[in-house]
Amino acid sequence: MMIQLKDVWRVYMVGDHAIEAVRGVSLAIASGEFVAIVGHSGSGKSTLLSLMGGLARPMRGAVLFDSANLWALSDDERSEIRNKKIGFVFQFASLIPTLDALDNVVLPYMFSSWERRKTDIYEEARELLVMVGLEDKLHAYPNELSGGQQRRVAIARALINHPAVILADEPTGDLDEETEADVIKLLLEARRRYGSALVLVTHNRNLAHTADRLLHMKNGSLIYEDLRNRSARN
Ligand SMILES: Nc1ncnc2c1ncn2[C@@H]1O[C@H](COP(=O)(O)OP(=O)(O)OP(=O)(O)O)[C@@H](O)[C@H]1O
Repeated sequence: MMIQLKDVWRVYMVGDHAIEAVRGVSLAIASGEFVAIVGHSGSGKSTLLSLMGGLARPMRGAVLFDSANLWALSDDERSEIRNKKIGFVFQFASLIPTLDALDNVVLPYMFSSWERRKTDIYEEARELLVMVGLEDKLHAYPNELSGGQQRRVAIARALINHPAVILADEPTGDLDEETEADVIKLLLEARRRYGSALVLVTHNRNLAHTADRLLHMKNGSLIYEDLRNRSARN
């Protein structure tokens, strides 16, 4: 299993009030798997994704990545896994405003210690931006791009290190239907290209039903898993 959560809890303190955002969730994501997570607003989906990606620390329980307990590692080791193995696509693109599209895409590579040469990496970033349909925006800054275009840059950025897993939190949140379909196509294309697992938080039921597996969150708990597509694939 690539990612395993074992009885994971995450609690936020607001004043003296404890909000149990994720309450004892256990799950496993296999390599190459496409998993969709659905549930009402506030049910804990984003928190669960942050836990899977080692961005949020569980108060209780363990998060394993390739059998390594993420929170037993040093900060550097955990960052290395995040940068090399995980591609994050969040609802707000969070691009660096002072870098153009190409430099934004290359950024995660700069934070990792791979040995590909810099000239190659810019060529690859360019190819990724072509793949997401932004060949004429290579040198555009984020404020010169539409929301959908920024999202596509963020997807290219998430792919630069050929991630073992892509964690996408409502990547199509505020996009029109056509752009939404494009973004999903890109994520699935990336999954095919790199053999990445794809974990997608979405409010789009149709899209969710195309996944191998559907997880339902309610009040911080996983209430059920829909496995019907899985048998079709195996
Ligand atoms: N940083 C935080 N501080 C305090 N409470 C938080 C924080 N982040 C999330 N929460 C609370 O934890 C609960 C779960 O939030 P989370 O964002 O994980 O839900 P969600 O299912 O992703 O919601 P949405 O679909 O609206 O994005 C909510 O009650 C939320 O208010």
